Amino acid sequence: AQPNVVILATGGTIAGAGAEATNSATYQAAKVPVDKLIAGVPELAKVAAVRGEQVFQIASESFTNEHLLALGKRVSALVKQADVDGIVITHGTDTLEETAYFLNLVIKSDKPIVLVGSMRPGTAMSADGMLNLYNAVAAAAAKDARGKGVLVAMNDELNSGRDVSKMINIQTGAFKSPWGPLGMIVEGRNYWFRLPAKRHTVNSEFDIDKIDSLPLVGIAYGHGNVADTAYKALAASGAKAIIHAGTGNGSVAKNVVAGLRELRSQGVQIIRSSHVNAGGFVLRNAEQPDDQYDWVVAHDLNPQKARILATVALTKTGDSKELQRIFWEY
Ligand SMILES: NC(=O)CC[C@H](N)C(=O)O
Repeated sequence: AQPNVVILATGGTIAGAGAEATNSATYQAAKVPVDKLIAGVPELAKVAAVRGEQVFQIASESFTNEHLLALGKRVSALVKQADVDGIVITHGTDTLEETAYFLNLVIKSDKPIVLVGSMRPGTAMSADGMLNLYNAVAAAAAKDARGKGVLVAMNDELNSGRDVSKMINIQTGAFKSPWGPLGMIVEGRNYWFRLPAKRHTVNSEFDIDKIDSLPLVGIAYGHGNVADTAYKALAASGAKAIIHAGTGNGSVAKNVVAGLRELRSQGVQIIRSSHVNAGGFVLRNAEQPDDQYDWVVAHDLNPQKARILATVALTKTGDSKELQRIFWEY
């Protein structure tokens, strides 16, 4: 019998439509319903028995924590069903890396969960969504994709949902991991080269079935001439942790340090990450005395991924040492 793959559709450019075939960048996201997406790629029937569910129909920049919770709970329910072998999630590309990492942390299953999007709407010349969707379904249907954590299938690559990030907003090769892809998918077949070393899914201490709300975590950007205004405003709005999207090594401007120490003394977690373009690598006590200030470092997680991990981790602990352990392990 064919493997059963459920396609959970959430919107994005893969469900986008433009006025003309030349509209590769100006179009409306989240227009085409999931049944039409599936009907548009009849070849899907060759690799799996697919059925679709329209979970949301939104552009992914508008994803909230509530969307993450709802999607996560739906995925968790489906992977428990004996008649589901794999899940594909169609998603806008803007926050696809956040949702992929979230699910990688909280879904207790080794069944393949593959996120996919596109950089051009289906109405455009050289639209990339059809092949990406075919590859995602083929990947999710394959037994060899089990146990590798949540995956992202875009542009013939299979990347770890933990590492992958949208690196450019105008090319089909937009999704890259700083540490390289796990594999390739060519003509519907997976070719693996490496495995994730970080804890995920079945080996994660987090479980979506036990999470009913997510705390607020904010991000503030480091740059020249910066002040502590944004950090203070985030804390005042109820943020339990603030991700410092820092320059370089996650460095913190002289004018900001005192404000962050003050916020930490009030109980807000301060987590240093880096917004360097090719992927950061922030180490404890490099640039700032984290041990003395009781701050946490995000290591190689970019600011938006650090927000996801902090949000999930804070459902279990408010201890900065535990948070730091979690940032090393996931
Ligand atoms: N390529 C895309 O999917 C971007 C469209 C939209 N901004 C989104 O993320 O949903």
